[in-house]
Amino acid sequence: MEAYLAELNDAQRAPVLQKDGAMIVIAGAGSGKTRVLTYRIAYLMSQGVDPFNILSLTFTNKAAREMKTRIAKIVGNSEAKNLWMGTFHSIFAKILRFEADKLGYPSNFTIYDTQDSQSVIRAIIKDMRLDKDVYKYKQVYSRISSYKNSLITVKAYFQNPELKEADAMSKKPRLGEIYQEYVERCFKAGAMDFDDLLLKTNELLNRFPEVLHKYQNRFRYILVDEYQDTNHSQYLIVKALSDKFQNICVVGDDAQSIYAFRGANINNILNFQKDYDNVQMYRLEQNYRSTKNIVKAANSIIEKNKTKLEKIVWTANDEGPKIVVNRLLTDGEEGRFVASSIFENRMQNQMSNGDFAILYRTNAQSRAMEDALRKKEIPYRIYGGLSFYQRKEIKDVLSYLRLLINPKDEEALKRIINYPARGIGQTTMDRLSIAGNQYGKTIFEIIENIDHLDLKINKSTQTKLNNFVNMIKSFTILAENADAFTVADTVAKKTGLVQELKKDGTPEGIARIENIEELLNGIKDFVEGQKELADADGSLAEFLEDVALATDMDKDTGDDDRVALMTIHLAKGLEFPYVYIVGLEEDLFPSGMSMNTRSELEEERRLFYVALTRAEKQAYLTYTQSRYRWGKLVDAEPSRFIEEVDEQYMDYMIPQDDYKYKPLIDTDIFGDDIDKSKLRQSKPKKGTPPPAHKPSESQLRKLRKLKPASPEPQKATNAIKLEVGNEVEHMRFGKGKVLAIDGVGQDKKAEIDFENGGIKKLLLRFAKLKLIS
Ligand SMILES: Nc1ncnc2c1ncn2[C@@H]1O[C@H](COP(=O)(O)OP(=O)(O)OP(=O)(O)O)[C@@H](O)[C@H]1O
Ligand SMILES: [Mg+2]
Repeated sequence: MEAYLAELNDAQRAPVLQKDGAMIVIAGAGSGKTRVLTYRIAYLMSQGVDPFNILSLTFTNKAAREMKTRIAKIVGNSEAKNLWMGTFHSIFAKILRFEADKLGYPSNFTIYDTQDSQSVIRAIIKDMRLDKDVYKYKQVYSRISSYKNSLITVKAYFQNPELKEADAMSKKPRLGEIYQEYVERCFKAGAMDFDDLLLKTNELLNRFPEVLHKYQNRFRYILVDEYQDTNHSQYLIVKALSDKFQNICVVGDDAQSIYAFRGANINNILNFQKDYDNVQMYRLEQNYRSTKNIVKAANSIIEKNKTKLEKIVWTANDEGPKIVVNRLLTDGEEGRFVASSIFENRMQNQMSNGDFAILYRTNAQSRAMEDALRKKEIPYRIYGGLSFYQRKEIKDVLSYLRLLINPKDEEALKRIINYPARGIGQTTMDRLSIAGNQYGKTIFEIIENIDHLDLKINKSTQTKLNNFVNMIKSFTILAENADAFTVADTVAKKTGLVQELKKDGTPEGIARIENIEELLNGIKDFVEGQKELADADGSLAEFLEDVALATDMDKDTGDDDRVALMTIHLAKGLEFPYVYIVGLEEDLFPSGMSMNTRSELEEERRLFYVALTRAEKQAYLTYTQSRYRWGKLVDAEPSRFIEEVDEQYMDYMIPQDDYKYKPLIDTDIFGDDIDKSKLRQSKPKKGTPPPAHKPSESQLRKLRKLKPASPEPQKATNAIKLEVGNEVEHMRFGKGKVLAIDGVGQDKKAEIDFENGGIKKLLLRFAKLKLIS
């Protein structure tokens, strides 16, 4: 047996060694599904399969690169770089470029990102004079996106009166027209949006049998990771391509299907056996990633879902520490707790920053974590949110680059035609737009012919427009021979972009210049990398494609050591020794928008399962008692998911209620480290269950604030009988005067004017106040 095959267990080896046919591997988290795909590819190559004939679809491009590196090591040659490996979007963008002319697109089509698409839609809503409060551009965008992912083209839309009716019901009777106009504008601009990359691939494979045959023959072996999260459009592409040879291997875990909201269809995995002949089904049961505690805790959660395939997951790994649960007063405290705990674990267990991940349900939660990490000087990196390529100055440079590659790209043109300022105003732009519509030309083409058209644009403005077009054309000529770096460097200098920022002179301006430098360095690296490849030359077009399709994970070069912050959705497939899952509160996680139906709630539960199963050594769960949401401080209840984890795997570290007004974690408010002894103190003492036990029913009720008949005992400072006019002291807001009191029992609130915090309304049940007079 080849040595690398010994790095698999028997169950994993079986699908690796089955060279031909259709197969599905269904298995729980951490059981080696991704490893099976990697080794299977290496095995196919060792059996003489040409890497050009293998197509492997992954969740991120980074995952693809890692798999390639691993395969290259196993197979021991450089052939691995010829594998077709990447996300659906990046692979099919590449194919669409080869075949673009068949669909009437230029091969240098632009890929519109979400921002571009939304800006086109906003313009359409404005041009159609629709009410922008009814036609919210983001909603319209996601509606159009879901049509595209279900393969409902504009034509199909108008043929199906039910769709129009549904849109009319949601007060958007003209959605179809927006859809149509949007598609036309993108086409005219030579642009495809993200969903088009899948939709147009389907169109290509359906309409051109010879193209379909070509790619069926090329991709004799197809492999798909995270199959549970493919949407309909992706499903059809895979089905079409694999139809001839049926050498298809998909791996997935129905318990980790978390993208239904974006059209992922769990039935793709459930129906796989019906889709192909003689499907072999494999199951893996041994988890190699996590401790026994984590594996068992995760099993105890997913058990609660009704819709699922029964699976066994076990591990031979150590028992490991229990899952720590902690309740904090506010998100600020939550951040400080997490930062201190990371600090402590790092010291005590000789870990690096990169061994820690903080996972949350929504991007907005990152801020409190960031503040706390910064105070402790713990380096971190945020994934998702506004990515590097979406920053203004970077998008400005990229817009020039996009325009010189594809002069039809209107979003790019509009962005930079007058930046830096060239005296080309809005009125001129409006005239150009109108002329464009009138003549059926792009704005760029109108400007090229401006001398022959009577557009009531004065001579000096015409000269400015001509200069602009000539500058772009000179870049285009340069790009014909020069590599991406040379072009980008020239653009940054010749357009005056950098000078403009230098003139600005503010710290923000300087940071922006640094970002542009960073971009140029990135392009240089890219060019060097591309030059090593057989079928690439480091051209600007290649770079732009790479940027357009970079997923958030892809920018992680992994060359420095940082704590990772990301939403759970992004964490899929990854693993970290220590994982902190924060904000485990009702309405936040599970999300308030996902509690209406069982299927939505089950998706949230799967998300929790994904989060917990990222942890190798230890997991922490935290929640707060009150949290700012939509600008208001609201009461938070512990998430039902905390309660759902089997108590024997949990270590409850809930601070005692009588911790007076100096809560445990606030010892850290001045940046001191918490020492272990203080943490110990915080664990429930006599009279309450030992930490390893779940709190009793009555405590649990209190935890969740279900409101049972018996009133809950008021504790500690909460028992203070406050009256209007009292002077009080608060840990953070300092001294204050009680202005008003309202509500009764649990809901009793006091309005207090604080020296350091201004007027605040505090829920007395939680407020840590000291009565002064
Ligand atoms: N046979 C094995 N021997 C040793 N380590 C293994 C083995 N199989 C898998 N692993 C390791 O276990 C971890 C989990 O494997 P992998 O990421 O492939 O699991 P997965 O099923 O894809 O997980 P997920 O569902 O989270 O995507 C990885 O670190 C992998 O290297
Ligand atoms: Mg995996």
